[in-house]
Amino acid sequence: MLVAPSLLSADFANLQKEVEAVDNAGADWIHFDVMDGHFVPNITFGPMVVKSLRKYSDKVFDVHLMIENPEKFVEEFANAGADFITVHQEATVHIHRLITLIKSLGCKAGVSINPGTPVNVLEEILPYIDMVLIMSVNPGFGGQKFIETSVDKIKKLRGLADKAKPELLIQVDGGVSDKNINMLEEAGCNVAVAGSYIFGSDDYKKAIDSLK
Ligand SMILES: O=C(CO)[C@H](O)[C@H](O)COP(=O)(O)O
Ligand SMILES: [Fe+2]
Repeated sequence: MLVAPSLLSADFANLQKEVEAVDNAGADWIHFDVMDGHFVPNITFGPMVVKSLRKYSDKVFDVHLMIENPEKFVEEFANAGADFITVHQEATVHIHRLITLIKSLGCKAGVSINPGTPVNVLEEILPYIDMVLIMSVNPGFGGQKFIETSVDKIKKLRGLADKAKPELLIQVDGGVSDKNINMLEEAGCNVAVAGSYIFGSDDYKKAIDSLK
């Protein structure tokens, strides 16, 4: 299981220190939650913050865009040093075009779906993408309760991916902790995003290790 601490729950006054701390604690990826106050009811940060932090870690920078009009901004995030750019299926009517743009910028492409969106909408796009992000809370905030039906969605997606794209990464985001990680792994998830569980603990290494 790859572990991606979500900076949403980090101390925003000390982001450099927080990135270095989770990097040293064994994080595989660093997860950036970009929110615009339109697609989700919260605002976080943009490409300048990603770019500023790029020099403090060589880990995979995993950018989760929860914004309207993502096509306008992917180039800036690619230039800022994003390795993965994940966009929401619900945020665009031209997902294939957007994925093609992300790949042309030299990034890996992910597509995310909200808890109310069925996995079947992804079937035709799977061959073109590197990762699917299953939201296991409604996007916008850290520290929410894990939505149990997400486990079945992961199983269903793993079944689709086995046929269309066996190497597809399945990422789960929202309410992930040591209480549900085994269940998520059994369902077919291979990247766990965790914000409050890691940054809310007093030992980042112990928290990350418990998810691995
Ligand atoms: O995308 C997100 C919210 O929209 C975050 O990545 C997610 O909520 C992580 O926080 P936590 O682990 O505390 O639930
Ligand atoms: Fe996220």
